[in-house]
Amino acid sequence: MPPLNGKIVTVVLFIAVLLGVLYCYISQSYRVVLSFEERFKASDKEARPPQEVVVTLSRHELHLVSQDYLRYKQPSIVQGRTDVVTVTPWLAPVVWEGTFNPGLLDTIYRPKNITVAVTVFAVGKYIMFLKNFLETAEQHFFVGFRVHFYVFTDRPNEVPQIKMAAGRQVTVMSVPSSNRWQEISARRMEIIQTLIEQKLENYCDYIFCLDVDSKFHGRWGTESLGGLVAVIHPGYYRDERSRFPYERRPASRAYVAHGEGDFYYCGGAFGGLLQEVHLLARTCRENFEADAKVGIEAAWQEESHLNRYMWINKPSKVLSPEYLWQDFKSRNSEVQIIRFSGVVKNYADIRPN
Ligand SMILES: CC(=O)N[C@H]1[C@@H](OP(=O)(O)OP(=O)(O)OC[C@H]2O[C@@H](n3ccc(=O)[nH]c3=O)[C@H](O)[C@@H]2O)O[C@H](CO)[C@H](O)[C@@H]1O
Ligand SMILES: [Mn+2]
Repeated sequence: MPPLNGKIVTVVLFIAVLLGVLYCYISQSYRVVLSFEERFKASDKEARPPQEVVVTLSRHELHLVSQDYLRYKQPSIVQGRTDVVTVTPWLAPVVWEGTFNPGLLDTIYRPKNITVAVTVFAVGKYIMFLKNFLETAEQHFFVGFRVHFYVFTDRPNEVPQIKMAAGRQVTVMSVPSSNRWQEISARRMEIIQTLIEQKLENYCDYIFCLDVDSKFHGRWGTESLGGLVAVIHPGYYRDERSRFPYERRPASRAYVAHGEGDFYYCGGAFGGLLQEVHLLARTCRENFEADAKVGIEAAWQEESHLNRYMWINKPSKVLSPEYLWQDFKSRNSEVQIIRFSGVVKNYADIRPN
């Protein structure tokens, strides 16, 4: 019966073609998934060229990978925030709420197994801020990632016991007190430099150096990671740069001339890759000490030196003032979320001078 045979042959051929197409489609999507995953998994550090590796995944793994990496809201290059600038003239991102996908970023960084170090100084009466700082960090700072807080204090017995999530810990380090707050603040650079050299190399990937007189109110996570990360000061970002409180004496190594400078950055929050922050801390410390030898203390101590450094060595990521607001300031409309903010404090009560 030739007509039936013909039908069978057609059906068989059709199924074969269908299976072939299906096979090509599936192997192609495995390839796409893996080249994407490998790009981020392969290295702890930044900018490693993508590698394509073809491996067979179980259905469960494929499900996880495609769920985590590939299912998210469609990005757009024509729609997004228009009320703020989200990139610097040297093409560093400026991180504002609404410019990033937190879940996507977390899944990119999770396989890298990163550890983030935090330095926080609580010298003298500033110990009173530590409990709130640490408790709110547990709620908002790199939740789900390994974080090691290094607390520097002259009052180790007064460090509060805070329950930390798995993979997170506090180490208390003793530092001498001083009768000048300016010195306590500025000396942080030297201590950060030494900490990186002696304890963090080959252990941590990133570090953030934060003021203790502050609290977390919202997410501060993987979106903030970068080579050299600076935070824009909430007090000056709408001002002309001639009004920034840079060090204006040419004799100082922190000098920034009128008509120069990019932004005014905070001394109370900065970070990045270990090596980058090490170089920053070492340079600021050396410049601070060179100034001291000729009897100069910059207008805002290490903050002035940091601003000079960031002007010469442009940060690769800039965090908007969402990342260091001040509680006494009312929120400006472009600030949709306050993530970290300085608490209101009575300087006369808490500073040694
Ligand atoms: C929000 C922000 O950008 N703050 C910066 C700003 O003033 P601030 O008024 O925020 O300075 P501050 O009094 O908070 O001192 C900075 C930090 O030094 C530590 N500390 C200070 C005094 C003391 O007795 N004990 C103690 O532990 C503590 O961690 C504190 O958070 O300008 C300072 C310049 O010197 C620093 O650059 C601060 O980081
Ligand atoms: Mn402060």
